[in-house]
Amino acid sequence: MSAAALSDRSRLRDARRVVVKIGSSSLTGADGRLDRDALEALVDVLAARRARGGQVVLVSSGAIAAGIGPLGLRSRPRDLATAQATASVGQGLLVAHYTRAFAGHDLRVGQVLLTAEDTIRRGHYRNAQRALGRLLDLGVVPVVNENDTVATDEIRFGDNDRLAALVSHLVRADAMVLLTDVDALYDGPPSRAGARRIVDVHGPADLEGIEVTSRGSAVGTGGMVTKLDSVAIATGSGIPVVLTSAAQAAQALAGEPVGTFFAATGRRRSARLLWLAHAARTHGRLVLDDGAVSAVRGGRASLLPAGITAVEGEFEAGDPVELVAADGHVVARGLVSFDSHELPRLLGRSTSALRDEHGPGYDREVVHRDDLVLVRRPRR
Ligand SMILES: Nc1ncnc2c1ncn2[C@@H]1O[C@H](COP(=O)(O)OP(=O)(O)O)[C@@H](O)[C@H]1O
Ligand SMILES: N[C@@H](CCC(=O)OP(=O)(O)O)C(=O)O
Repeated sequence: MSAAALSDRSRLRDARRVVVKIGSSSLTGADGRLDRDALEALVDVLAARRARGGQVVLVSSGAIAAGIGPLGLRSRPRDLATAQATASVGQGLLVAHYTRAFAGHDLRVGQVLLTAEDTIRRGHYRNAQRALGRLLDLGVVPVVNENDTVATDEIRFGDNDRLAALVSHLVRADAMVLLTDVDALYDGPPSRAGARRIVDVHGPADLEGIEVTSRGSAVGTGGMVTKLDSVAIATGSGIPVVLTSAAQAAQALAGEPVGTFFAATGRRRSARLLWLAHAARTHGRLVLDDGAVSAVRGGRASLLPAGITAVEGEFEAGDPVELVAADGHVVARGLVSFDSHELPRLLGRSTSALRDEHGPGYDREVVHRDDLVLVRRPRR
């Protein structure tokens, strides 16, 4: 597909299957509680899309917001256990509101609660894919949220931005729409006088110099940083994105020039590599010499024992690890093929010497190039 076609907002208008994510900031009033008018306004827009034959997956935050009132809390809880309990109370209420609002358009909803593992681990991923696919075939609108009540601090996304991108990949969405409380990405915090709206982004170079903060609204999580992470996951696997405010959802879905449009930059990748690039918690680090850094950056070489100068952390074969340069910056992430205790005696040695000394099996790559993803220099 040509670059022009990829950057075309008409992909939003013509998308057969679209994932729409709405953040807590767009679903809550000034008191931090659920704003039912905002929820119903969104449902009207999505129902209109369904009426024209499009399929919609809604990723909706708001469980915690919906639980605040019934539990008599003053504000959004910050400790994990109370947040989990509040989400447990709020999620049922949130879906009850969606069920009622969509029923007004003669549409059914299905609640889908996912953990990070469900979007990336092969068996779980297939399971979620099958369930979501069948819901869509049945004409249902899946309403997805993170399973906050069981997600622990270690494995939870916390924000729903990256979850939405992984769901977009999972359902092979044609486009994704991120709805938040600002109408677009700006070149700096939108509260700053003179901040300029970014209209189109064709690739990472267009984001150079843009200042984003992880400080969200009073109720949102992750601010613009997790939204740009989400955009990178989606566009990097071939899915264009529009980021705008909930008030402009209809125009965004119609392909009108609102918000910020992010063109697809890459092709669909395996869920495993997406997980490795964006979600996996690494278990250790391999320090590379300059030659190995260049070879790995070149994109076609595996990492061999000869290019490693040090091993940090404890891991087992198959675990995700970081590949770092001598100055400590992360060059890539990969699935390592040795246990950490096996590696020190192999470092700096050629594969032929290792085969002669330890036998066949020791002449293999430490990280195979198919199990490796490059990491861009962070922009934040
Ligand atoms: N460069 C930027 N452009 C637009 N918004 C930004 C930028 N940097 C930070 N933000 C902030 O990100 C916030 C949205 O993030 P968040 O509150 O997490 O929303 P949500 O609940 O929709 O996920 C906005 O309120 C805005 O103040
Ligand atoms: N899963 C949580 C949402 C967490 C959150 O705040 O996400 P977001 O509004 O997308 O930044 C909830 O439903 O309350």
